[in-house]
Amino acid sequence: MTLIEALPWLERFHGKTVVIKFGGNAMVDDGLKSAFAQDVVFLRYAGLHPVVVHGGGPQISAQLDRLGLESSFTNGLRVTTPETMDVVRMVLAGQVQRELVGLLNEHGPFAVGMTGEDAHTMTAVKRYAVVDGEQVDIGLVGDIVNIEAGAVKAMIADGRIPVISSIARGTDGHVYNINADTAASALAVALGAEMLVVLTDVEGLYKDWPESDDVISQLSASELEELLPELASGMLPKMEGCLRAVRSGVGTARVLDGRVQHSLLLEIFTDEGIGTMVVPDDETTVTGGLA
Ligand SMILES: Nc1ncnc2c1ncn2[C@@H]1O[C@H](COP(=O)(O)OP(=O)(O)O)[C@@H](O)[C@H]1O
Ligand SMILES: CC(=O)N[C@@H](CCC(=O)OP(=O)(O)O)C(=O)O
Repeated sequence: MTLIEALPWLERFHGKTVVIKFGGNAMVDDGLKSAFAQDVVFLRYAGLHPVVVHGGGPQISAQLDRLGLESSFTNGLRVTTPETMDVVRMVLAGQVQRELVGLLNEHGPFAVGMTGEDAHTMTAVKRYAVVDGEQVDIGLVGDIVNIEAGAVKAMIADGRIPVISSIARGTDGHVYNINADTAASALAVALGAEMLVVLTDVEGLYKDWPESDDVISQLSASELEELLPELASGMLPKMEGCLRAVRSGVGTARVLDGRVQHSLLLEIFTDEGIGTMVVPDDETTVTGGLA
C-alpha cells in the first residue's frame, strides 16, 4: 500500500464515525489483537471516530466449560440461563473488554470500556428463537429496542474510543445477552455511522458456502436480502446486521477477515478493499473500498 493512495480515503472519512465489531473468533492470538488495537488507534489519529463493539463467544464457551457448564446454541444464539448470564457478563465486561481497553491504551489515553447497560445505552426485550416456525424460549437473550447514544457521543467528542460489550438492560429489569453483531449494527444506526465493519474468521461472505469459498466482494441491500434465507449460523446475525445498517442510513457495511493483520486499515485506506461490502440499493456505482 502506498501512502498517497490513502489520501482520498482520509479526506472522505475525516470526522466520520466507524463502528467496528471485533468477533471472538477473530481474537485468535495476541499478535492479531495488538494489530487490531494499532489499527483502531491509527483511525483515531487519522481523524475518524472509531467505536468498538466486541464479541467473545468462544471465550464465554471456554469459561463455561471450565465451570462445568454446557454451551448450547439455537440459530446461532446462546441459550442463556441466569447462571450462564453471570458468566457472559463476567467474560465480556471483565475479561475481553478489559483486555481490548488495555491494548488500545498502550498507545494513549483513548479507550473507555462500558457495557450496553451503562447510561441506558442499550435497552432490550426478550428475544425468542424461531425453529420450524415455532417460537423457542432461549432464556436471557435480548433484542435491542432502544439505544440512548448520548454517553457514547460524549466519549467520542472527548476524543475517546468507546469499547462496548454487548449486554443490555431489559425493560423488565433483567440483564440480557445480546449477539454482538446485532449490538454493533444497532449502535452504528443510532450513531449515524459512516461505516459498520465486522471482523470475523472468514474472508467475507462466501457464495454457495460451504460448497465454494468464492468471496462476494460487493452486493446491494436487496441482493443481500435475497441471500439471507440461505445463510447458516454465525453468518446470519452478521449479514442481518449489515442489511439493517445500510437500510437505516449507515453508508456501507463490511465483513472482513480479522485473521489478516491490519485488514481494517487495508479495507478503509486502499482502493481495492478486501472482504465483502454491502451498499445501499441506490449506490450501484461504488467500487473497491470507496463508498
Ligand atoms: N456464506 C457464508 N460465508 C462465510 N461464512 C459462513 C457462511 N455461512 C456460514 N458461515 C460461518 O460463519 C462463521 C462466522 O461466524 P461466527 O463463528 O459466529 O464468527 P464471530 O465469532 O466472528 O462472530 C464462519 O466461520 C463460517 O463457518
Ligand atoms: C445471544 C448470544 O449468542 N450472545 C453471544 C455474545 C457474544 C458474541 O456475540 O460473540 P461473537 O461475536 O464472538 O460470536 C454469546 O453469548 O456468545
